[in-house]
Amino acid sequence: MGTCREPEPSQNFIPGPIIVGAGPSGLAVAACLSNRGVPSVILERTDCLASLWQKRTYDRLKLHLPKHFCELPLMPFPKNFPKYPSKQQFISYVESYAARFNIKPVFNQTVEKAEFDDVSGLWNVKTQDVVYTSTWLVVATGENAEPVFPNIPGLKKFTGPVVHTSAYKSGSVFANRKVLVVGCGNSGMEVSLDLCRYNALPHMVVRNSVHVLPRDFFGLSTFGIAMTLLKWFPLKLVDNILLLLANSTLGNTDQLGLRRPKTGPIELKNVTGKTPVLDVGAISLIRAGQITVTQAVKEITRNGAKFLNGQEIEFDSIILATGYKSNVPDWLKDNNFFTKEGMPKTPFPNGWKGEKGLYTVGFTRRGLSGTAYDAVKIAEDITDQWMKFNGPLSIRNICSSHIIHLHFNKS
Ligand SMILES: Cc1cc2nc3c(=O)[nH]c(=O)nc-3n(C[C@H](O)[C@H](O)[C@H](O)COP(=O)(O)OP(=O)(O)OC[C@H]3O[C@@H](n4cnc5c(N)ncnc54)[C@H](O)[C@@H]3O)c2cc1C
Ligand SMILES: NC(=O)C1=CN([C@@H]2O[C@H](COP(=O)(O)OP(=O)(O)OC[C@H]3O[C@@H](n4cnc5c(N)ncnc54)[C@H](OP(=O)(O)O)[C@@H]3O)[C@@H](O)[C@H]2O)C=CC1
Ligand SMILES: O=C(O)C(=O)Cc1c[nH]c2ccccc12
Repeated sequence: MGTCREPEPSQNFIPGPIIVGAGPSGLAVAACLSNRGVPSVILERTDCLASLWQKRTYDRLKLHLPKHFCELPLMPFPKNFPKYPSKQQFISYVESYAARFNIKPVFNQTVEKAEFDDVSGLWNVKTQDVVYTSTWLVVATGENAEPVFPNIPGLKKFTGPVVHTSAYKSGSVFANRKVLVVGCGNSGMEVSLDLCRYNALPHMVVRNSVHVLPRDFFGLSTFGIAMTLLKWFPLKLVDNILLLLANSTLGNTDQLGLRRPKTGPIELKNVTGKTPVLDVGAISLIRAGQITVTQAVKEITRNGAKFLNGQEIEFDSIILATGYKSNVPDWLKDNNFFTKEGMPKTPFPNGWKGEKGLYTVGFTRRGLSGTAYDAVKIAEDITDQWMKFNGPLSIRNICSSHIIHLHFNKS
């Protein structure tokens, strides 16, 4: 024990920060640091960049915010990309981003434990193979690190396939099948829509209230309209305008079994993180009877579901569109900074910095624009510290420039 202890054989000291996760957030921090001359190491559990996008999303997925709201720092989307890039286009953007800033994550490294050592003043970050050590730890594992599997009574008895949306690719294997889709967020709505396009028969469970907004309004994105209005008007007024706009294009969604929450859509997103659904076609299919909206499930049976209203329906398959959760509590030890749900306790815009060299990126509940904000802040903050050790005013550099100076005087 003590400060002079020899490092273990598998210990690896990293001069710059350790970043956990090679999604858009981890890459954005690495790029902003690299731009300021600070090296970093990214540890990624899978074998690719942006694994959420590459491995855990369906084929038909597109960004549902216009591209300029989803841009990572220092590099815009290509001009020839459409307003709402496809998943493949987004992945190719992320890959060129990593190439442009020469970011090469260490793949197949699952962080199992990260702990601050008060004696050395350093973070020890343990993967299945190595302990990495650094002054700085950047948590970039995302709000969607693990799928949520709900505890629905009887679910284990169901004899057909049960898949989470993170494993759903397309409706092609569900043609003519009756499918229970549990959940009505953006995933539940878009998977139900995709199922219809493959001639499946989706029944979507709506157990609570939900805000649905049109993705666009007369050629303008609803999200863009909201952001512009928020510059001038108070939140509640903006929410009311969005609801007027939604009613005028989608009609009364209450009649379709989609009750609206009392709190407005943007206020609800800010307070609870619940994203409003941005409709890309599901509402008209609900109205046409192609997607059936059902009440909450009471229990799942061997071959179907019983609902709270007493109705019983047979199903061939179940798709869980029940969302995601952070995994930070599983691996980050003894910290006060995150809630037990793995989200920073300090809300946006101040949730990016913890104590003792701990940082978090992409936990703002504001999608990729939140990521860009955090990444710039983190890189500025770490660069300031890095310069004190390694920059022009560091002891090392003052000494070395002094030597050069003497050398010049002699000659
Ligand atoms: C279906 C879907 C669509 C979305 N669409 C949009 C959109 O249009 N616009 C928008 O702004 N946002 C969107 N989002 C939000 C999404 O959070 C962001 O797009 C983005 O992926 C967040 O990036 P991230 O790097 O924070 O997290 P992620 O993309 O989840 O990346 C985190 C990385 O960390 C890795 N990791 C996790 N745990 C560990 C560990 N213990 N050790 C090592 N590595 C680990 C993961 O493998 C992953 O590669 C969408 C989300 C989903 C699920
Ligand atoms: N095109 C795009 O850009 C897309 C973006 N996304 C984004 O990905 C993120 C995750 O979205 P999503 O996967 O939809 O997850 P969400 O967390 O947004 O939604 C989860 C849904 O599952 C319901 N649910 C959870 N547990 C149960 C249960 N036990 N029984 C019944 N219903 C349940 C929730 O209902 P309740 O509200 O009652 O808890 C809610 O309707 C969001 O930020 C979303 O915007 C997703 C898809 C497409
Ligand atoms: O798609 C997501 O998950 C997002 O978080 C994007 C997003 C950020 N803020 C919003 C407000 C309304 C709709 C979507 C988003």
